[in-house]
Amino acid sequence: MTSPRSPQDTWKQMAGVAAANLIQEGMVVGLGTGSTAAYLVQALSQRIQQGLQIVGAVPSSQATYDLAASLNIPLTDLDIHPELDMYIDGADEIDPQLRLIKGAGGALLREKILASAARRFVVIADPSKKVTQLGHRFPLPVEIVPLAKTPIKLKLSKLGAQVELRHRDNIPFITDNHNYIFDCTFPQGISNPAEVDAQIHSIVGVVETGLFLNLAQQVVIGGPEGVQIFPQ
Ligand SMILES: O=C[C@H](O)[C@H](O)[C@H](O)COP(=O)(O)O
Repeated sequence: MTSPRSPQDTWKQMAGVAAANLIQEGMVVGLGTGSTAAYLVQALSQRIQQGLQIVGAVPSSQATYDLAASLNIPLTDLDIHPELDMYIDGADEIDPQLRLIKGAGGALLREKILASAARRFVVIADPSKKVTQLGHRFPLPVEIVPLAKTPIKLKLSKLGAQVELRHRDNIPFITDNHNYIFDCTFPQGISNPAEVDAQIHSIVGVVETGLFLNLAQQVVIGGPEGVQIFPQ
């Protein structure tokens, strides 16, 4: 297992390990994307080596697929298992109502598909992800069809967002689904996530937003005082 490098990494690992311990025999599990989810994948692999038998795991990105395959986790997909027993993933922001911003790693679309296919969605994080209101710390990622980028940018700006096309290595970032991502900063934060989500979804060419509303059931936070699970 990767050695933690900072307290934050240790807390992410604690959350990942605690969530892996929620996985039971015979489950179909969705695996999230990102640094916290990577600890979950490693901990699940260890449990499987120790004898846990799951039916299979569905990865939410190519990166998670590659990691899980390299650790010999049995993999499946939504065509074979359209319903997941549990989906476990990190988040960029978590508000008190368990509403989330996700997508800093660019995997928001597949993540939301898996979260919505799951009977139970468990969020794993370190304490820095807890916020009182969404949108103050992280911009909201919005995945879009590339050819529509200019009209979509205009419409997002009219909703009050400062809109940046995500780049990696000086070229536009391309998602696993061959789309672009706009990172949208709302200077006052997002006080009405459902309304903002509906407005953005009404723009033709928008594929998905990083607002995860009414999806998460439980949060596992690793921190200096141990692991806290809410609600129990
Ligand atoms: O697209 C990326 C995902 O939404 C991640 O789950 C999220 O960005 C959290 O990642 P990390 O655990 O690395 O902070």
